[in-house]
Amino acid sequence: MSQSELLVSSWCKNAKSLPADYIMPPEKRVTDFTVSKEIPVLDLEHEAGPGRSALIQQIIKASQEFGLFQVINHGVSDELMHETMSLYEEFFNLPVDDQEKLFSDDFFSSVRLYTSGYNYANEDFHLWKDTLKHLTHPLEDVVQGWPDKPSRYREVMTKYSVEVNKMTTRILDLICEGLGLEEGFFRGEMTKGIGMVINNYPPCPEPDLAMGIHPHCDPYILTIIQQQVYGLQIKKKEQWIGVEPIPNAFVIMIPYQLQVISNDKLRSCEHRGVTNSSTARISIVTFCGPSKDCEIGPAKEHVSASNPPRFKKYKYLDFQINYLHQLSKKNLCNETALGPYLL
Ligand SMILES: O=C(O)CCC(=O)C(=O)O
Ligand SMILES: [Fe+2]
Repeated sequence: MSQSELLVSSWCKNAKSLPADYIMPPEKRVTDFTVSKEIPVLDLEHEAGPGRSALIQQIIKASQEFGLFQVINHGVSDELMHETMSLYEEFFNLPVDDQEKLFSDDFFSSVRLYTSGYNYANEDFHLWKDTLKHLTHPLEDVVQGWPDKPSRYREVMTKYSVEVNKMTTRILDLICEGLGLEEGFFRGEMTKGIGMVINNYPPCPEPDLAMGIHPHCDPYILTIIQQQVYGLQIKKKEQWIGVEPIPNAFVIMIPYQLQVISNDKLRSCEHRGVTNSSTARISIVTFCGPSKDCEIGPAKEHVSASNPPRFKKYKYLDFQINYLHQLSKKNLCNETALGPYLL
């Protein structure tokens, strides 16, 4: 069997039930949750003008309470968002032969198509998803490695990553101001590791027994998600709540590095992906993280005699290595990802 024949999308159309190795043990299954209307939807149009400081406060409050918010009027056009979603619908329907050459087991590979989680061969239970991952920065160095099918792939992705990165910079500047950090704190080495993770969750015959993506927090500085079908859930006060897809909005998520830099003021968002039986779901995830050698630790503005540092300083590469190690031991949670750096 070729590796790409492992892709869920390549065999699931005829599946009437879940193969045994896709059935989650009862404690890992999706149980009760509510789709929440309380997750803030923030209007980035207020960035310039008298509403700026209110917007910044809303961003910080949402990042403390939920570790997540949605944004509208963000400057990325509806057409481009739509064009990018249809590009990926086509990509995940390409013949298996076209996908074979993109398959890779190497987590650090600059382009990688894979199925399920971090390490398929080592998993007790597989996830109901296929994923394409690649870097988008520096564009001129990485474009040549991107998929060349559908034929417009590189053109559309170049436009999308430029526009999404502009929005990301604006949001990080607002967070910077809200946290009282020096101007430009998140520019430069803090945000050089930029790329995409595109997840495809095909319709699943038994969604109650399956999992799309296990609960986790992201390792980056900021995560930006485009979704149009429901399936993303976040954990708040031990309750799972669903994030409602809003047309043309982006979901903005707080990962571990912002929790550390803010010395626990912002919380990293624990989230998971669930499946459904009727509609394929694609999530287009842009991640923005530090360069490998970047040093991370609580910012001086968030440390004082009455608020001592809660984390040691570390090099981002060390964090990534520990994160992967924990992922492969299947026990990733806040304690294990941040554990080695807790003071
Ligand atoms: O599918 C989603 O909405 C979330 C995906 C995700 O959490 C990830 O790729 O890290
Ligand atoms: Fe994630």
